[in-house]
Amino acid sequence: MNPSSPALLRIDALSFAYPDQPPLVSGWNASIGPGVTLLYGDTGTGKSALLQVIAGMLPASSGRLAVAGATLDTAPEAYRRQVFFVDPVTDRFDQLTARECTASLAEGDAGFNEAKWQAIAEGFSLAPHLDKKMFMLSTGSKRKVWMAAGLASGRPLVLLDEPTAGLDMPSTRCLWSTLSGFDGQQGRAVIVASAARIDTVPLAATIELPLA
Ligand SMILES: Nc1ncnc2c1ncn2[C@@H]1O[C@H](COP(=O)(O)OP(=O)(O)OP(=O)(O)O)[C@@H](O)[C@H]1O
Repeated sequence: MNPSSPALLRIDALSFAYPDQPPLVSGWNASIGPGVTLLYGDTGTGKSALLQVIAGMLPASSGRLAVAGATLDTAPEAYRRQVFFVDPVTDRFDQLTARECTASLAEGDAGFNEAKWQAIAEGFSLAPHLDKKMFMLSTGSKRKVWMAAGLASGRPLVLLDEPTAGLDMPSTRCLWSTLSGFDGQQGRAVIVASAARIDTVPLAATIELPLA
């Protein structure tokens, strides 16, 4: 991380293991600053698990997480309000239309950028799907709905798990150009978990797994 950049996410002595499994991370310290950070690792190294721990959805075994001054263990609601994350296998939006799902993800997000969302929705060719219920959409289209909301989010920390999975080429280009716009934008950090290196977007940092 650039030493002059403020840390948006502070990770102190973080450990996590699934029950009866070796730790995926042990005593990990990191500071994530503005821009795009790549969480890079082969399949099974723990990218999805770590994103869920950072999102506050999966409890760490020990350690401390803080985003923009809100600490997960002492102020969990405030912490979660600072973070955008959608579990790629969730079915919790199934009965909402894509538009309602977006509104739900933007709730309480004063910095949500409607114009940016419109541009991304166009880049992702989402128009024909916006009034369909989420359960009717393909996996790829559902992911686009969540990702458009995340990329337009005003929350300080956005977590994207394998964002190119199931994405067509024009949408991938829209994703890369939107992520490139985070370069040098103070106050916003995006962590992209991927089993592939990214050379199309300026990266603030790369974290390589396995960490334990
Ligand atoms: N609920 C669970 N209980 C126990 N072990 C799990 C659970 N979910 C995942 N694992 C194991 O934890 C390890 C890390 O999984 P995780 O999905 O976080 O890796 P990943 O790097 O995201 O991999 P992929 O790119 O394949 O999604 C793997 O060995 C996986 O089999």
